Amino acid sequence: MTSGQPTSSQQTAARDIGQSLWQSCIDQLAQELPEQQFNTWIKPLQAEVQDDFSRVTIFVANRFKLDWVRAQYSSRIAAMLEKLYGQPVLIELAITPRETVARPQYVAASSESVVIEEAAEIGEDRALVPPKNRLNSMLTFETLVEGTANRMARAAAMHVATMPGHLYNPLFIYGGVGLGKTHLMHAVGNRLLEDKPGSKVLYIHAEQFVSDVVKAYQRKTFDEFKERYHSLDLLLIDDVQFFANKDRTQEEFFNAFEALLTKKSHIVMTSDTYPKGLADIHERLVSRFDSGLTVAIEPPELEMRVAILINKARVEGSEMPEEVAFFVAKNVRSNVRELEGALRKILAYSRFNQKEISIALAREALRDLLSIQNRQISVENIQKTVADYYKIKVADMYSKKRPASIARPRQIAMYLAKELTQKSLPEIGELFGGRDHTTVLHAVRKIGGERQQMTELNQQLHVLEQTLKG
Ligand SMILES: Nc1ncnc2c1ncn2[C@@H]1O[C@H](COP(=O)(O)OP(=O)(O)OP(=O)(O)O)[C@@H](O)[C@H]1O
Repeated sequence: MTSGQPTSSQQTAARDIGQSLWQSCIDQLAQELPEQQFNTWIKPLQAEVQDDFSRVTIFVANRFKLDWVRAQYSSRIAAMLEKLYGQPVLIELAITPRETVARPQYVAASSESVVIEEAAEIGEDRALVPPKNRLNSMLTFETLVEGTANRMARAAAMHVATMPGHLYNPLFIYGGVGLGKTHLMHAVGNRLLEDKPGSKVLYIHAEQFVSDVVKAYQRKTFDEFKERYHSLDLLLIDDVQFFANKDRTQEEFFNAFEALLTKKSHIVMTSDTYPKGLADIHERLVSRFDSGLTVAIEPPELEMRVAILINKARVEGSEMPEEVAFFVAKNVRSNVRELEGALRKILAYSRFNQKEISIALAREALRDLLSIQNRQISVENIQKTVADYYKIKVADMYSKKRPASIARPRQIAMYLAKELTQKSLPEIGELFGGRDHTTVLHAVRKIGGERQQMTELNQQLHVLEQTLKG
Protein backbone atom coordinates (compact mmCIF):
# COMPACT_ATOMS: atom_id res chain seq x y z
CA MET A 1 0.00 0.00 0.00
CA THR A 2 1.76 3.13 -1.16
CA SER A 3 -1.13 5.42 -2.04
CA GLY A 4 -0.43 7.76 0.89
CA GLN A 5 -4.10 7.54 1.94
CA PRO A 6 -4.44 6.09 5.45
CA THR A 7 -6.35 2.84 5.62
CA SER A 8 -9.32 2.55 7.94
CA SER A 9 -7.31 0.44 10.38
CA GLN A 10 -4.57 3.09 10.38
CA GLN A 11 -7.24 5.69 11.09
CA THR A 12 -8.65 3.65 13.95
CA ALA A 13 -5.18 3.19 15.42
CA ALA A 14 -4.49 6.93 15.14
CA ARG A 15 -7.80 7.69 16.83
CA ASP A 16 -6.97 5.30 19.66
CA ILE A 17 -3.56 6.91 20.16
CA GLY A 18 -5.21 10.34 20.04
CA GLN A 19 -7.68 9.34 22.72
CA SER A 20 -4.92 7.93 24.90
CA LEU A 21 -2.97 11.18 24.48
CA TRP A 22 -6.03 13.05 25.69
CA GLN A 23 -6.54 10.58 28.53
CA SER A 24 -2.91 11.04 29.67
CA CYS A 25 -3.45 14.79 29.66
CA ILE A 26 -6.55 14.36 31.83
CA ASP A 27 -4.72 11.98 34.17
CA GLN A 28 -1.88 14.46 34.63
CA LEU A 29 -4.29 17.29 35.37
CA ALA A 30 -6.04 15.06 37.90
CA GLN A 31 -2.71 14.79 39.74
CA GLU A 32 -2.03 18.49 39.69
CA LEU A 33 -5.36 20.17 40.30
CA PRO A 34 -7.37 20.18 43.51
CA GLU A 35 -9.95 17.42 43.33
CA GLN A 36 -12.96 19.70 43.33
CA GLN A 37 -11.62 21.83 40.48
CA PHE A 38 -10.70 18.80 38.47
CA ASN A 39 -14.10 17.16 38.93
CA THR A 40 -16.00 20.33 38.13
CA TRP A 41 -14.09 21.61 35.13
CA ILE A 42 -11.77 19.07 33.58
CA LYS A 43 -13.32 15.66 34.07
CA PRO A 44 -16.48 16.41 32.06
CA LEU A 45 -14.50 17.60 29.02
CA GLN A 46 -14.72 15.49 25.86
CA ALA A 47 -12.12 15.77 23.13
CA GLU A 48 -11.76 14.84 19.51
CA VAL A 49 -8.16 14.41 18.40
CA GLN A 50 -7.40 14.82 14.71
CA ASP A 51 -5.82 11.74 13.14
CA ASP A 52 -2.46 13.41 12.63
CA PHE A 53 -2.62 14.83 16.22
CA SER A 54 -2.21 18.33 14.90
CA ARG A 55 -5.47 19.51 16.40
CA VAL A 56 -7.58 18.73 19.46
CA THR A 57 -11.18 19.90 19.72
CA ILE A 58 -12.43 20.10 23.27
CA PHE A 59 -16.17 20.05 23.85
CA VAL A 60 -17.70 21.90 26.76
CA ALA A 61 -21.31 21.67 27.92
CA ASN A 62 -22.30 25.32 27.59
CA ARG A 63 -21.17 28.83 26.88
CA PHE A 64 -20.51 29.78 30.46
CA LYS A 65 -18.31 26.75 31.03
CA LEU A 66 -16.55 27.42 27.76
CA ASP A 67 -15.61 30.93 28.88
CA TRP A 68 -14.43 29.66 32.21
CA VAL A 69 -12.37 26.77 30.81
CA ARG A 70 -10.87 29.12 28.26
CA ALA A 71 -9.90 31.69 30.89
CA GLN A 72 -8.70 29.36 33.59
CA TYR A 73 -7.43 26.17 31.99
CA SER A 74 -6.82 26.45 28.24
CA SER A 75 -3.16 27.41 28.34
CA ARG A 76 -2.50 24.72 30.89
CA ILE A 77 -4.18 22.06 28.75
CA ALA A 78 -2.23 23.27 25.71
CA ALA A 79 1.05 23.13 27.63
CA MET A 80 0.27 19.66 28.92
CA LEU A 81 -0.63 18.31 25.48
CA GLU A 82 2.49 19.85 24.05
CA LYS A 83 4.59 18.23 26.76
CA LEU A 84 3.01 14.82 26.19
CA TYR A 85 3.05 14.97 22.42
CA GLY A 86 6.44 16.62 22.09
CA GLN A 87 5.33 19.45 19.87
CA PRO A 88 2.69 22.19 19.80
CA VAL A 89 -0.88 21.01 19.43
CA LEU A 90 -3.66 23.21 18.12
CA ILE A 91 -6.57 23.50 20.49
CA GLU A 92 -10.14 24.47 19.78
CA LEU A 93 -12.97 24.87 22.21
CA ALA A 94 -16.53 24.21 21.18
CA ILE A 95 -19.87 23.74 22.82
CA THR A 96 -21.12 20.18 22.75
CA PRO A 97 -23.57 20.03 19.86
CA ARG A 98 -27.24 19.49 20.63
CA GLU A 99 -29.57 19.91 17.67
CA THR A 100 -26.98 21.71 15.60
CA VAL A 101 -23.52 20.55 14.72
CA ALA A 102 -20.72 22.39 16.49
CA ARG A 103 -18.47 24.28 14.16
CA PRO A 104 -15.41 25.37 15.99
CA GLN A 105 -14.23 28.34 13.99
CA TYR A 106 -10.53 27.93 14.34
CA VAL A 107 -7.63 28.48 16.33
CA ALA A 108 -4.73 27.99 18.41
CA ALA A 109 -1.08 28.11 18.39
CA SER A 110 1.29 26.39 20.74
CA SER A 111 1.02 26.85 24.47
CA GLU A 112 3.01 30.08 24.12
CA SER A 113 0.10 31.81 22.53
CA VAL A 114 -3.10 29.90 22.73
CA VAL A 115 -5.92 31.68 20.97
CA ILE A 116 -9.17 29.92 21.30
CA GLU A 117 -12.45 30.71 19.63
CA GLU A 118 -15.64 28.78 19.44
CA ALA A 119 -18.67 28.53 17.23
CA ALA A 120 -20.96 31.17 18.57
CA GLU A 121 -24.70 30.73 18.86
CA ILE A 122 -24.43 27.05 19.60
CA GLY A 123 -25.62 25.62 22.87
CA GLU A 124 -28.29 26.71 25.20
CA ASP A 125 -26.62 28.74 27.89
CA ARG A 126 -26.81 32.48 27.87
CA ALA A 127 -25.21 33.04 31.25
CA LEU A 128 -21.97 34.86 30.52
CA VAL A 129 -21.34 36.23 33.98
CA PRO A 130 -18.72 35.12 36.48
CA PRO A 131 -20.04 33.15 39.45
CA LYS A 132 -22.31 35.29 41.63
CA ASN A 133 -20.24 34.66 44.71
CA ARG A 134 -17.25 36.21 42.88
CA LEU A 135 -14.94 33.45 44.06
CA ASN A 136 -11.91 32.48 42.04
CA SER A 137 -11.84 28.70 42.10
CA MET A 138 -8.06 28.64 41.62
CA LEU A 139 -7.43 30.27 44.99
CA THR A 140 -7.73 27.36 47.38
CA PHE A 141 -6.01 26.00 50.47
CA GLU A 142 -4.36 23.41 48.24
CA THR A 143 -2.59 26.04 46.15
CA LEU A 144 -1.56 28.15 49.15
CA VAL A 145 1.92 27.26 50.38
CA GLU A 146 2.15 27.16 54.15
CA GLY A 147 5.04 28.62 56.12
CA THR A 148 5.79 30.37 59.39
CA ALA A 149 4.63 33.63 57.83
CA ASN A 150 1.02 32.52 57.26
CA ARG A 151 0.63 29.51 59.54
CA MET A 152 -1.62 31.10 62.09
CA ALA A 153 -3.79 32.93 59.58
CA ARG A 154 -4.13 29.78 57.51
CA ALA A 155 -5.11 27.66 60.52
CA ALA A 156 -7.74 30.21 61.60
CA ALA A 157 -9.09 30.46 58.05
CA MET A 158 -9.29 26.70 57.76
CA HIS A 159 -11.21 26.58 61.01
CA VAL A 160 -13.69 29.14 59.77
CA ALA A 161 -14.13 27.27 56.48
CA THR A 162 -14.95 24.02 58.23
CA MET A 163 -17.05 25.45 61.09
CA PRO A 164 -18.38 28.83 60.04
CA GLY A 165 -20.28 30.86 62.59
CA HIS A 166 -18.47 29.36 65.54
CA LEU A 167 -15.05 30.56 66.69
CA TYR A 168 -13.10 33.54 65.36
CA ASN A 169 -16.00 35.63 64.17
CA PRO A 170 -15.14 38.03 62.64
CA LEU A 171 -11.76 36.85 61.38
CA PHE A 172 -9.58 39.86 60.63
CA ILE A 173 -6.47 39.16 58.52
CA TYR A 174 -3.92 41.90 57.98
CA GLY A 175 -0.54 42.27 56.31
CA GLY A 176 1.40 44.02 53.55
CA VAL A 177 0.66 43.90 49.82
CA GLY A 178 0.84 40.69 47.86
CA LEU A 179 1.22 38.39 50.86
CA GLY A 180 -1.78 36.15 50.19
CA LYS A 181 -4.63 37.74 52.13
CA THR A 182 -7.02 37.68 49.20
CA HIS A 183 -5.94 34.15 48.33
CA LEU A 184 -6.72 32.98 51.85
CA MET A 185 -10.18 34.55 51.77
CA HIS A 186 -11.10 32.85 48.52
CA ALA A 187 -9.79 29.60 49.97
CA VAL A 188 -12.26 29.93 52.85
CA GLY A 189 -15.16 30.50 50.45
CA ASN A 190 -14.17 27.72 48.08
CA ARG A 191 -13.74 25.23 50.89
CA LEU A 192 -17.10 26.07 52.44
CA LEU A 193 -18.84 25.64 49.09
CA GLU A 194 -17.06 22.35 48.55
CA ASP A 195 -18.33 21.05 51.88
CA LYS A 196 -21.75 22.74 51.81
CA PRO A 197 -22.59 23.61 48.21
CA GLY A 198 -25.82 25.39 49.12
CA SER A 199 -24.12 28.03 51.28
CA LYS A 200 -24.59 31.68 50.41
CA VAL A 201 -21.10 33.08 50.05
CA LEU A 202 -19.95 36.43 48.73
CA TYR A 203 -16.43 37.70 48.13
CA ILE A 204 -16.31 41.45 47.65
CA HIS A 205 -13.65 44.11 47.58
CA ALA A 206 -14.38 46.99 49.99
CA GLU A 207 -14.47 49.44 47.05
CA GLN A 208 -17.23 47.42 45.43
CA PHE A 209 -19.16 47.51 48.69
CA VAL A 210 -18.81 51.29 48.73
CA SER A 211 -20.09 51.44 45.19
CA ASP A 212 -23.05 49.18 46.07
CA VAL A 213 -23.95 51.52 48.91
CA VAL A 214 -23.79 54.52 46.59
CA LYS A 215 -26.03 52.80 44.03
CA ALA A 216 -28.54 51.75 46.66
CA TYR A 217 -28.58 55.33 47.89
CA GLN A 218 -29.11 56.83 44.45
CA ARG A 219 -31.73 54.31 43.37
CA LYS A 220 -33.39 54.09 46.78
CA THR A 221 -32.95 50.34 46.81
CA PHE A 222 -31.70 49.82 50.32
CA ASP A 223 -34.19 47.02 50.93
CA GLU A 224 -32.65 44.95 48.14
CA PHE A 225 -29.18 45.88 49.30
CA LYS A 226 -29.99 44.67 52.81
CA GLU A 227 -31.61 41.51 51.58
CA ARG A 228 -28.54 40.73 49.55
CA TYR A 229 -25.98 41.29 52.27
CA HIS A 230 -27.90 40.34 55.36
CA SER A 231 -28.89 36.93 54.02
CA LEU A 232 -25.36 35.62 53.49
CA ASP A 233 -23.80 32.69 55.34
CA LEU A 234 -20.29 33.93 54.71
CA LEU A 235 -19.17 37.43 53.79
CA LEU A 236 -15.57 37.85 52.64
CA ILE A 237 -14.63 41.49 52.43
CA ASP A 238 -11.22 42.56 51.18
CA ASP A 239 -9.19 45.66 52.07
CA VAL A 240 -11.53 47.28 54.59
CA GLN A 241 -9.11 50.21 54.95
CA PHE A 242 -10.98 51.56 51.89
CA PHE A 243 -13.92 52.39 54.17
CA ALA A 244 -11.93 55.32 55.56
CA ASN A 245 -13.97 58.55 55.60
CA LYS A 246 -16.98 56.89 53.96
CA ASP A 247 -19.54 57.47 56.68
CA ARG A 248 -22.62 56.09 54.98
CA THR A 249 -20.75 52.97 53.89
CA GLN A 250 -19.48 52.45 57.41
CA GLU A 251 -23.00 52.72 58.75
CA GLU A 252 -24.32 50.18 56.26
CA PHE A 253 -21.42 47.89 56.90
CA PHE A 254 -22.06 48.16 60.62
CA ASN A 255 -25.70 47.15 60.06
CA ALA A 256 -24.73 44.23 57.83
CA PHE A 257 -22.11 43.21 60.35
CA GLU A 258 -24.56 43.14 63.24
CA ALA A 259 -27.21 41.32 61.23
CA LEU A 260 -24.78 38.65 60.08
CA LEU A 261 -23.28 38.08 63.49
CA THR A 262 -26.70 37.81 65.09
CA LYS A 263 -27.67 35.00 62.75
CA LYS A 264 -24.27 33.35 63.23
CA SER A 265 -23.08 33.94 59.72
CA HIS A 266 -19.35 34.39 59.38
CA ILE A 267 -17.42 37.48 58.36
CA VAL A 268 -13.82 37.45 57.17
CA MET A 269 -12.04 40.74 56.52
CA THR A 270 -8.63 41.78 55.31
CA SER A 271 -6.75 45.01 55.66
CA ASP A 272 -3.26 46.42 55.29
CA THR A 273 -3.11 47.10 59.02
CA TYR A 274 -4.50 45.80 62.31
CA PRO A 275 -7.90 47.21 63.41
CA LYS A 276 -6.60 49.87 65.79
CA GLY A 277 -4.19 51.06 63.12
CA LEU A 278 -7.05 51.87 60.71
CA ALA A 279 -7.41 55.57 60.05
CA ASP A 280 -10.74 57.39 59.72
CA ILE A 281 -12.96 54.48 60.59
CA HIS A 282 -15.53 54.88 63.37
CA GLU A 283 -14.46 53.56 66.72
CA ARG A 284 -17.54 51.34 67.12
CA LEU A 285 -16.66 49.60 63.84
CA VAL A 286 -12.99 49.24 64.75
CA SER A 287 -13.89 47.63 68.04
CA ARG A 288 -16.24 45.21 66.21
CA PHE A 289 -13.42 44.30 63.80
CA ASP A 290 -11.25 43.39 66.74
CA SER A 291 -13.90 41.39 68.58
CA GLY A 292 -13.19 37.99 66.99
CA LEU A 293 -9.69 36.97 66.00
CA THR A 294 -7.09 39.26 64.45
CA VAL A 295 -4.15 37.57 62.73
CA ALA A 296 -1.21 38.85 60.71
CA ILE A 297 0.33 37.46 57.54
CA GLU A 298 4.04 38.17 57.51
CA PRO A 299 6.33 38.42 54.50
CA PRO A 300 7.33 34.87 53.55
CA GLU A 301 10.64 33.57 54.84
CA LEU A 302 13.31 32.26 52.48
CA GLU A 303 12.29 28.58 52.55
CA MET A 304 8.66 29.49 51.98
CA ARG A 305 9.60 31.65 49.00
CA VAL A 306 11.55 28.71 47.60
CA ALA A 307 8.58 26.36 48.08
CA ILE A 308 6.22 28.85 46.45
CA LEU A 309 8.48 29.14 43.39
CA ILE A 310 8.86 25.40 42.98
CA ASN A 311 5.12 24.82 43.39
CA LYS A 312 4.06 27.56 41.04
CA ALA A 313 6.56 26.42 38.41
CA ARG A 314 5.12 22.91 38.67
CA VAL A 315 1.59 24.24 38.22
CA GLU A 316 2.85 25.86 35.02
CA GLY A 317 4.18 22.49 33.91
CA SER A 318 7.89 23.24 34.55
CA GLU A 319 10.40 22.00 37.08
CA MET A 320 12.48 24.65 38.81
CA PRO A 321 15.70 23.21 40.29
CA GLU A 322 16.06 23.98 43.98
CA GLU A 323 19.30 25.94 43.54
CA VAL A 324 17.56 28.22 41.02
CA ALA A 325 14.61 28.68 43.36
CA PHE A 326 17.02 29.66 46.15
CA PHE A 327 18.77 32.13 43.87
CA VAL A 328 15.47 33.78 42.90
CA ALA A 329 14.09 33.70 46.44
CA LYS A 330 17.21 35.39 47.80
CA ASN A 331 16.88 38.18 45.29
CA VAL A 332 13.11 38.67 45.33
CA ARG A 333 12.05 39.05 48.92
CA SER A 334 9.29 41.53 49.23
CA ASN A 335 6.11 39.64 48.45
CA VAL A 336 4.58 36.70 46.63
CA ARG A 337 3.20 38.79 43.79
CA GLU A 338 6.74 39.86 42.92
CA LEU A 339 7.92 36.28 43.14
CA GLU A 340 5.19 35.29 40.69
CA GLY A 341 6.31 38.04 38.32
CA ALA A 342 9.92 36.82 38.48
CA LEU A 343 8.81 33.25 37.86
CA ARG A 344 6.74 34.25 34.83
CA LYS A 345 9.76 36.01 33.36
CA ILE A 346 11.99 32.99 33.88
CA LEU A 347 9.48 30.52 32.40
CA ALA A 348 8.84 32.71 29.38
CA TYR A 349 12.56 33.22 28.85
CA SER A 350 13.25 29.50 29.12
CA ARG A 351 10.43 28.55 26.72
CA PHE A 352 11.21 31.25 24.23
CA ASN A 353 14.91 30.40 24.09
CA GLN A 354 14.29 26.66 24.52
CA LYS A 355 16.81 26.52 27.35
CA GLU A 356 16.74 24.60 30.61
CA ILE A 357 16.04 26.60 33.75
CA SER A 358 19.37 27.34 35.44
CA ILE A 359 20.84 30.07 37.65
CA ALA A 360 22.49 31.63 34.59
CA LEU A 361 19.16 31.70 32.77
CA ALA A 362 17.39 33.18 35.82
CA ARG A 363 20.07 35.84 36.13
CA GLU A 364 19.60 36.71 32.47
CA ALA A 365 15.78 36.72 32.64
CA LEU A 366 15.78 38.92 35.74
CA ARG A 367 18.67 41.16 34.80
CA ASP A 368 16.61 44.37 34.89
CA LEU A 369 15.27 43.61 38.30
CA LEU A 370 18.68 42.59 39.65
CA SER A 371 20.48 45.59 38.22
CA ILE A 372 17.95 47.97 39.75
CA GLN A 373 18.57 46.34 43.11
CA ASN A 374 22.34 46.45 42.78
CA ARG A 375 22.27 50.04 41.63
CA GLN A 376 20.07 51.27 44.39
CA ILE A 377 21.25 49.46 47.45
CA SER A 378 24.57 50.62 48.76
CA VAL A 379 25.83 50.39 52.32
CA GLU A 380 25.72 54.19 52.57
CA ASN A 381 22.09 54.13 51.50
CA ILE A 382 21.29 51.50 54.11
CA GLN A 383 23.03 53.49 56.85
CA LYS A 384 21.11 56.61 55.96
CA THR A 385 17.74 54.86 55.70
CA VAL A 386 18.17 52.98 58.98
CA ALA A 387 19.40 56.11 60.78
CA ASP A 388 16.37 58.05 59.53
CA TYR A 389 14.01 55.29 60.56
CA TYR A 390 15.34 55.00 64.10
CA LYS A 391 15.94 58.74 64.40
CA ILE A 392 19.66 58.64 65.08
CA LYS A 393 22.47 60.45 63.29
CA VAL A 394 24.12 58.85 60.27
CA ALA A 395 27.43 59.56 61.97
CA ASP A 396 26.44 57.16 64.74
CA MET A 397 26.71 54.35 62.22
CA TYR A 398 30.50 54.79 62.24
CA SER A 399 30.95 56.04 65.79
CA LYS A 400 32.18 53.98 68.72
CA LYS A 401 29.14 54.89 70.84
CA ARG A 402 27.56 51.91 72.52
CA PRO A 403 24.20 52.84 74.10
CA ALA A 404 21.49 50.42 72.96
CA SER A 405 19.50 53.19 71.25
CA ILE A 406 22.43 53.52 68.82
CA ALA A 407 24.05 50.08 68.87
CA ARG A 408 20.87 48.29 67.87
CA PRO A 409 20.06 50.34 64.75
CA ARG A 410 23.73 49.97 63.83
CA GLN A 411 23.42 46.16 64.08
CA ILE A 412 20.24 46.30 62.00
CA ALA A 413 22.07 48.30 59.34
CA MET A 414 24.92 45.76 59.32
CA TYR A 415 22.42 42.93 58.94
CA LEU A 416 20.72 44.69 56.02
CA ALA A 417 24.09 45.45 54.43
CA LYS A 418 24.92 41.74 54.44
CA GLU A 419 21.46 40.79 53.20
CA LEU A 420 21.01 43.36 50.48
CA THR A 421 24.48 43.94 49.07
CA GLN A 422 27.26 41.72 47.76
CA LYS A 423 29.79 43.12 50.23
CA SER A 424 31.84 40.77 52.39
CA LEU A 425 31.87 40.92 56.21
CA PRO A 426 35.28 42.73 56.37
CA GLU A 427 34.13 45.26 53.73
CA ILE A 428 31.00 45.97 55.73
CA GLY A 429 33.04 46.28 58.94
CA GLU A 430 35.27 48.80 57.20
CA LEU A 431 32.26 50.89 56.15
CA PHE A 432 30.96 50.92 59.72
CA GLY A 433 33.91 52.85 61.15
CA GLY A 434 36.58 50.18 60.71
CA ARG A 435 34.93 47.46 62.79
CA ASP A 436 36.16 43.89 62.84
CA HIS A 437 34.35 41.35 60.64
CA THR A 438 33.41 39.30 63.74
CA THR A 439 31.42 42.28 65.02
CA VAL A 440 29.49 42.31 61.75
CA LEU A 441 28.97 38.55 61.88
CA HIS A 442 27.63 38.82 65.42
CA ALA A 443 25.17 41.52 64.33
CA VAL A 444 24.02 39.53 61.30
CA ARG A 445 23.39 36.40 63.36
CA LYS A 446 21.74 38.26 66.21
CA ILE A 447 19.30 40.27 64.09
CA GLY A 448 18.64 37.32 61.75
CA GLY A 449 17.78 35.12 64.74
CA GLU A 450 15.62 37.70 66.48
CA ARG A 451 13.77 38.37 63.24
CA GLN A 452 12.38 34.83 63.34
CA GLN A 453 11.07 35.31 66.88
CA MET A 454 9.93 38.92 67.03
CA THR A 455 7.06 40.00 64.83
CA GLU A 456 7.64 43.68 65.48
CA LEU A 457 11.29 43.55 64.45
CA ASN A 458 10.39 41.50 61.38
CA GLN A 459 7.89 44.14 60.34
CA GLN A 460 10.39 46.95 60.85
CA LEU A 461 12.94 45.11 58.73
CA HIS A 462 10.33 44.52 56.08
CA VAL A 463 9.53 48.23 55.92
CA LEU A 464 13.24 49.06 55.68
CA GLU A 465 13.76 46.50 52.91
CA GLN A 466 10.79 47.84 50.96
CA THR A 467 12.06 51.40 51.36
CA LEU A 468 15.55 50.47 50.22
CA LYS A 469 14.27 48.62 47.18
CA GLY A 470 12.25 51.64 46.20
N1 LIG B 1 1.51 31.27 50.49
C1 LIG B 1 1.23 31.38 49.18
N2 LIG B 1 1.27 30.30 48.38
C2 LIG B 1 0.98 30.41 47.07
N3 LIG B 1 0.63 31.55 46.46
C3 LIG B 1 0.55 32.65 47.21
C4 LIG B 1 0.85 32.63 48.60
N4 LIG B 1 0.69 33.88 49.08
C5 LIG B 1 0.33 34.64 48.06
N5 LIG B 1 0.23 33.92 46.92
C6 LIG B 1 -0.10 34.41 45.58
O1 LIG B 1 0.46 35.72 45.47
C7 LIG B 1 -0.40 36.59 44.75
C8 LIG B 1 -0.75 37.78 45.62
O2 LIG B 1 -1.55 37.34 46.71
P1 LIG B 1 -2.89 38.11 47.18
O3 LIG B 1 -3.53 38.79 46.04
O4 LIG B 1 -3.71 37.15 47.96
O5 LIG B 1 -2.21 39.18 48.13
P2 LIG B 1 -2.87 40.24 49.10
O6 LIG B 1 -2.20 40.04 50.41
O7 LIG B 1 -4.35 40.17 49.06
O8 LIG B 1 -2.34 41.59 48.47
P3 LIG B 1 -3.09 43.01 48.24
O9 LIG B 1 -3.19 43.62 49.58
O10 LIG B 1 -2.13 43.71 47.34
O11 LIG B 1 -4.41 42.72 47.62
C9 LIG B 1 -1.62 35.77 44.37
O12 LIG B 1 -1.44 35.28 43.06
C10 LIG B 1 -1.58 34.61 45.36
O13 LIG B 1 -2.18 33.45 44.81
